[in-house]
Amino acid sequence: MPKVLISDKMSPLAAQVFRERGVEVDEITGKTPDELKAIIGEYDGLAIRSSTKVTPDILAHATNLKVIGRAGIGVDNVDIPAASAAGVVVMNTPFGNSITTAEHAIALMFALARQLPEADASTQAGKWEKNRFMGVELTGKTLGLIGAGNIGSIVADRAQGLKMKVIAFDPFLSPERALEIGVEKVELDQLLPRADFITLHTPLTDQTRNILSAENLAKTKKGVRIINCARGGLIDEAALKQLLDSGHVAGAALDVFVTEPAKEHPLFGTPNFVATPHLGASTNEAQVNVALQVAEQMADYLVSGGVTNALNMPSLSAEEAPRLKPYMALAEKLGSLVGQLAHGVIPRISIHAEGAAAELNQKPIVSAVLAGYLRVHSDTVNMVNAPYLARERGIEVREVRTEREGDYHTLIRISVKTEAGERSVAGTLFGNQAPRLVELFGIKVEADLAGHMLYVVNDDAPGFIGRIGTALGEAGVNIGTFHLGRRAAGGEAVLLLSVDEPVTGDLIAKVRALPGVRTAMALRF
Ligand SMILES: NC(=O)c1ccc[n+]([C@@H]2O[C@H](COP(=O)([O-])OP(=O)(O)OC[C@H]3O[C@@H](n4cnc5c(N)ncnc54)[C@H](O)[C@@H]3O)[C@@H](O)[C@H]2O)c1
Ligand SMILES: O=C(O)CC[C@@H](O)C(=O)O
Repeated sequence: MPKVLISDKMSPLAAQVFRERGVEVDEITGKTPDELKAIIGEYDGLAIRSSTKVTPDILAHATNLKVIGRAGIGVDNVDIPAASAAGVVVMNTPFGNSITTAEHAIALMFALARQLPEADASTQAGKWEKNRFMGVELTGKTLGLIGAGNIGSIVADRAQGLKMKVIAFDPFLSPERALEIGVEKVELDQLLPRADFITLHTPLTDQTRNILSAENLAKTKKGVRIINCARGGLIDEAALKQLLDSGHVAGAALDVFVTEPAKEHPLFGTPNFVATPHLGASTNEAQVNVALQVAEQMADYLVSGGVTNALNMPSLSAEEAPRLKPYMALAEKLGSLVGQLAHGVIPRISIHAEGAAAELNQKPIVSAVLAGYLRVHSDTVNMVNAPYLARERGIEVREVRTEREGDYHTLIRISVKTEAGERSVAGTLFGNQAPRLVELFGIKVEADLAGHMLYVVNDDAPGFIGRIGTALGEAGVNIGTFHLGRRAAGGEAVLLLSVDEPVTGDLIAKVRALPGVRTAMALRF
């Protein structure tokens, strides 16, 4: 039974879903990195929010880990390249808390417009300062969105309901989408001087870090109010403080900070500054959504191989998974065969799906081929890290699809560019389930690639089969299956034998010494 650790505070529904799906679960929150390192080796899955930091050091101790699930959107607390290299799928829940976070941005916009936190503190302190708190209306004001993805577009919708004019800077926003969500797409330099309110909704990347730098903040309209419910690091906090103090910025509300938890900060106590402790996603509804979603996704992966919302692996729905499973087994076996037979560096690998195989999601098939191929050289390769490792080794991966059927109703062919030229192997599924090799380097040969095998290339000549049978018999090796193919009568022939024991070096030497043998080697599947 797979076992998951929930290491951050999460709705109890997550644990309930895991148990219902046959996954054992421990909820242990608040561990230090060293404490987490001591226990992480026991788990197949790790469910987190933002407190747990999944570093390369933690991953090095996570010897059984297969999946990390983030109950939320941002995965900046997970080292994704390190997880990919370790073969661990990283998934998030991209929509479950979007509405809640958009609502928090709108709430902070109101808080700034009417100075609600300060008015509240003053009133409850018995001051009744009616003349101190003069606000601004939102109606008719221009809202500048930086980032118009899931959350930004919900903010735009709500702001339009408040009769605001919404302009957006987002290099990846298409003109059609801008029209659909009713925003005017602008450049950042146009947004800064026009917006009465600016709200940020981008991830923190090399391009967005400090997007509201001192220089850009200086270009904003005097009296602008700024909201950040996305990520700390998007705004230069020191420059913001200066502009709040000078009155150029009329108000700023931050839910997120460069360093979190932010228990002390130069901005704290600044007039017209509002702070919340990363509460964007903190509603009952959002927490139920993300907890249910993360548990379902992780259980799908651990129990049936379905992959949803993974950031480092192609998606594979729980419905697709059973259909793709035999194809992935075939792809992995063919990849392994190529890896075992090919010598030297392979600069290119082409994966050709024909007939029924061409109608399927190719990404998992490609990952399985690469995993089979690369696992020959390393036991730690899996479908998650194989594409990453192939890229690292400079292997070009090509995909070809032909929906028309050839000799078989479904076929996967793998061709590799080797020093000796282009070589290919092909396989099909018998009864839509059982992987079978059908072609090996241009020779038709049908074989089940399983267990210990002996591969022989020989001259097609009378008496050869008898000689090889005798050689194996004398070595005490029992033959399980026997598959033959030849290029032409009297020409090059191949023989694939499955045997009950590992094929030893002595046996290979004995076979190679037989008359007519061109090459012989052991294979393992
Ligand atoms: N405060 C919270 O608790 C909370 C909750 C949920 C999400 N978030 C954060 O909110 C942010 C947005 O989430 P989302 O779900 O809308 O993400 P999203 O991926 O749907 O949208 C992000 C948008 O940013 C745009 N973008 C990327 N680079 C850009 C750039 N250089 N300039 C301008 N725009 C750029 C993208 O094109 C995309 O449209 C994320 O950082 C997420 O982690 C915070
Ligand atoms: O889990 C949280 O409370 C914050 C989540 C938020 O930052 C996110 O990116 O989804």
